[in-house]
Amino acid sequence: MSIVLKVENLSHRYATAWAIRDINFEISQNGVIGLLGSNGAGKSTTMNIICGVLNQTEGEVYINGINKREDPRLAKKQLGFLPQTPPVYMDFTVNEYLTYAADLRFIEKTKVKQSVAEVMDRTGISHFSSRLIKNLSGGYRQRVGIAQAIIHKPSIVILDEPTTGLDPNQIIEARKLIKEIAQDHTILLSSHVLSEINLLCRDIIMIESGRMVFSDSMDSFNNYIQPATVMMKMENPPVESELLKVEGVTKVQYLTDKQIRVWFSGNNNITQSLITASVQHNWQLVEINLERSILDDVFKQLSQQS
Ligand SMILES: Nc1ncnc2c1ncn2[C@@H]1O[C@H](COP(=O)(O)OP(=O)(O)OP(=O)(O)O)[C@@H](O)[C@H]1O
Repeated sequence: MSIVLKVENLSHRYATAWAIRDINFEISQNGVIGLLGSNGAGKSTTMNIICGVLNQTEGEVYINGINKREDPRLAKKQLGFLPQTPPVYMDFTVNEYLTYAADLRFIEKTKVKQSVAEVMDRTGISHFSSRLIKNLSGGYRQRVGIAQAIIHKPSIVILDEPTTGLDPNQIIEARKLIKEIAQDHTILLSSHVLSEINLLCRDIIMIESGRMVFSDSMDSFNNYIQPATVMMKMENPPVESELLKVEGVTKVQYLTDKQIRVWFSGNNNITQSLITASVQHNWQLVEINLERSILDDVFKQLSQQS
């Protein structure tokens, strides 16, 4: 399987402080790969270097085997980039802007019209082709941003926090589009939201304080992260002291009068124990879910191990 993106010993220093240190990973097939990290972890720095917006202090980036430092123009031809803020011109129409993007990407003059039409179709914006970008909703502006990133059919597409700032419906639509595009492109997508990466990504690369702390499949990540809390909804919830009597329960938090989160340790069958106790004492349990550790805990756990 050919390697689309290879990042080797990548480090970057702004002025005096290192933003990332010794990042290594390879990506080799279509699908969405998540770059996860808390704010300031180094995601944008890594992506900006991969895309050629920033030159690294140390290390190498290869796109389809082409060293970005040695042949930046050829390397950049093979990738598309959507930075955190879509690089769109508000006073252009969608059609004008994408025609301009096609030109920047050196698409042959005779093929520009067709490329623009195809990419508008692909991203579901054909009906807005003559609309000014400033008159589009955030979700559609993001689609235009994605369209410019794929207009030249790159093998890898880099999306920096693509759903930030969108409303819940727009987020669902954007995720759907990203999944569609991932069928014939490799996508590297950054986020500080674990659930987003979980929903979209096949593999996950996690960085914290500029260091890579995890790189594997989403499945291994989920197996690795042990559940630490249980969320329950009960029609007739007990008082705290009753819940603390259930084997393994260490802490109780009442979120509403019916919704309760409990912390536990040392009981691998915690849900079964809670269900049994609920039946015995008529707590009328209607919902129960194991919750994975919150992201801050995961970062702490992984950073300490690396
Ligand atoms: N231009 C800059 N000059 C100096 N330091 C910078 C610059 N850009 C980023 N940094 C620092 O580098 C570190 C990594 O920042 P980066 O923006 O890559 O993180 P991030 O994971 O993308 O965070 P966010 O999700 O908040 O964008 C942070 O400590 C940040 O303050």
